[in-house]
Amino acid sequence: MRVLVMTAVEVEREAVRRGLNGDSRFDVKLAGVGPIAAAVHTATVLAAADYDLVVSAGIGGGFVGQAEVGSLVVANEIIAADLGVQTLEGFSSLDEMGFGSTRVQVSSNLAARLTDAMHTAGLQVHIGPVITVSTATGTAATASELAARVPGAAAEAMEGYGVASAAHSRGIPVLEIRAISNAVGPRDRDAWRIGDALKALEAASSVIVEVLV
Ligand SMILES: O=C(O)c1cccc(C(=O)CC[C@H]2O[C@@H](n3cnc4c(=O)[nH]cnc43)[C@H](O)[C@@H]2O)c1
Repeated sequence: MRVLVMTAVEVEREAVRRGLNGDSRFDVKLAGVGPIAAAVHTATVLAAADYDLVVSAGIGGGFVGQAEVGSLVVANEIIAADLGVQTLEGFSSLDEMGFGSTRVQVSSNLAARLTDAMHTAGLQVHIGPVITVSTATGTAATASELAARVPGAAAEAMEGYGVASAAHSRGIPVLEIRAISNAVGPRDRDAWRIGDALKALEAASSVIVEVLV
């Protein structure tokens, strides 16, 4: 099995590579930050080589009560949570407008196996919806709105839906894994635990090798 892992930034790529320990069946490439860069870069890589699985991986925000800082989230669904229109009655998604889908299904069997293996390896891991946003949440009001829009949302990041859309358009299964660096809510950059999240991402990546090949 050949696996493409897309991370937004270099420190995430290095963490994933450390965990993969030089396994030649994996390529780890940069997606850039945000869903558009992620879709474009993933599509470019997929046009040049064949892969059996694509993984969007990196740090992310955890929804309070669902995924705490330092834990891991494996997506059971990847959802573009801010893709739609703001009406006087509230937010209406692209799906509700009849213009397409804001959801990409993951390989549920692989997601479940990966979650189980991470748990067995002693990692703190949750499985649940991971939302993709173009604007990282910075207020309690937005966090509540998103949690209501996507019941059970476990994590928020900025690339999953872009990576997943590129993979889905080629019929390639996709996964998303987020290591939680901060809580979704009022912006407090000093409280971000990026080092801890990168360690969790590295540990998760070493489990990926056992499960996915
Ligand atoms: O300084 C900030 O406030 C800030 C806000 C959002 C993202 C960043 C980054 O450093 C970009 C890297 C990466 O971070 C992921 N990420 C991490 N936590 C969150 C979050 O709570 N909401 C959305 N994205 C998050 C994201 O996938 C970026 O690729 C800095």
